Amino acid sequence: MSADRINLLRTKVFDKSKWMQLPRDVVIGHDVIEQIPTVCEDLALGDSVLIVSGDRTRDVAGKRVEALLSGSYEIATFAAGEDDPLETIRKAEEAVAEAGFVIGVGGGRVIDVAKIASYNTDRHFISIPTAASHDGIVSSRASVPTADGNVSLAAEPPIAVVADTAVIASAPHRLLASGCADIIANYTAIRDWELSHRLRGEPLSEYALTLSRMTAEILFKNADLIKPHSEESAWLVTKALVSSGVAMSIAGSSRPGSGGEHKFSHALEILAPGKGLHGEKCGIGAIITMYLHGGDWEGIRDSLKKIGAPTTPAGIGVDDETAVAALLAARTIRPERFTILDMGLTEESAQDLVKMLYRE
Ligand SMILES: NC(=O)C1=CN([C@@H]2O[C@H](COP(=O)(O)OP(=O)(O)OC[C@H]3O[C@@H](n4cnc5c(N)ncnc54)[C@H](O)[C@@H]3O)[C@@H](O)[C@H]2O)C=CC1
Ligand SMILES: O=C(CO)COP(=O)(O)O
Ligand SMILES: [Zn+2]
Repeated sequence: MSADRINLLRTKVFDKSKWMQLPRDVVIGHDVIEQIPTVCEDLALGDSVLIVSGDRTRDVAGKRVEALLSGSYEIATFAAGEDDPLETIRKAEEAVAEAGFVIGVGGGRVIDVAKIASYNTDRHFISIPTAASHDGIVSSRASVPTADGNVSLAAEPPIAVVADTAVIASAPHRLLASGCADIIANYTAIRDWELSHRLRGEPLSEYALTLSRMTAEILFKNADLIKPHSEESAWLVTKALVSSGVAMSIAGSSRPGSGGEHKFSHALEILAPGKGLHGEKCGIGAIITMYLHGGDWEGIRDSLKKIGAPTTPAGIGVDDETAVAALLAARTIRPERFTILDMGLTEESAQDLVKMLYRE
């Protein structure tokens, strides 16, 4: 090989750089919420904190976190109400002003408010999920509903995740089942990524892809163990959500966990606002995208059933016509993210798929 060629290759190798942001402390288990003072002390984040929670999740765990930190920290609180999300984020940013770091205690919506406010004010953020409803509890992205659909925003990756399985197991089972469905959807997300890699040359991270698949496999194999209000189930699912979040951090995008099934879910957020939880919609979408990929779509459907997640649009109160419209609209959502739904699906075929695959 010529010296020029070797130098060129060297330059290419040394040109490569990647910045992965991962949580430093991940604490999962029974009553670990009690560890929050130790976690804060370990991370030396300062002596004042803003605790963000929702109306319900403040009672579920927010007040307990406030009590555990009172005496050692100056505490401010912020209630993330359910009105205009962008306005809520703006107010949360104002509330951060006096605080050294931020803790979010709640479901996905509250965690997103806290992590965006942290990012925009350059504060560290600790995630205390009260439900294992999707992998956003660990990731560095937020997904915020607006009139034009959900927008994906940059957010502060949690420096620590404190996931108390006793709290998570006490949440409505529907939330846990939704988290499982979000993970099972990794199967189709990675198939879409591979498709785009082969067809469009999109860069692909083998590590992120393998971790994402392995995470889905573990849940898929253990679907029988997922039971309502069981701490063992909460443990299994929360670990999977962390692992899936890490896969996204390695990739530097949500690609390992979000493909056509997520575009279908985002289309439904516009066409049928308020219907179904995030993971539920992704699971329903994954049945169709797995079929189109020629994979084990019945396996996906059956594992969703075992877990207690819906498997049809009707199961989340969406009619077949709207599901067809969402399948077709998926290509208009984040068009740069190429998936099996961007390969020329027609209205007739979408109607046939909905009729054939969404029978109870
Ligand atoms: N950051 C990301 O990557 C992602 C963010 N999202 C966003 O997350 C939000 C959806 O998150 P979800 O958790 O599905 O819904 P959510 O945050 O709206 O929570 C659903 C309901 O469960 C309640 N809840 C939570 N924990 C509870 C507990 N332990 N006991 C009793 N009730 C409890 C909440 O008060 C709320 O009423 C949306 O805003 C969506 O856009 C969705 C996917 C990914
Ligand atoms: O929900 C996610 C991964 O499970 C994130 O997906 P989006 O980037 O499509 O919002
Ligand atoms: Zn998701």
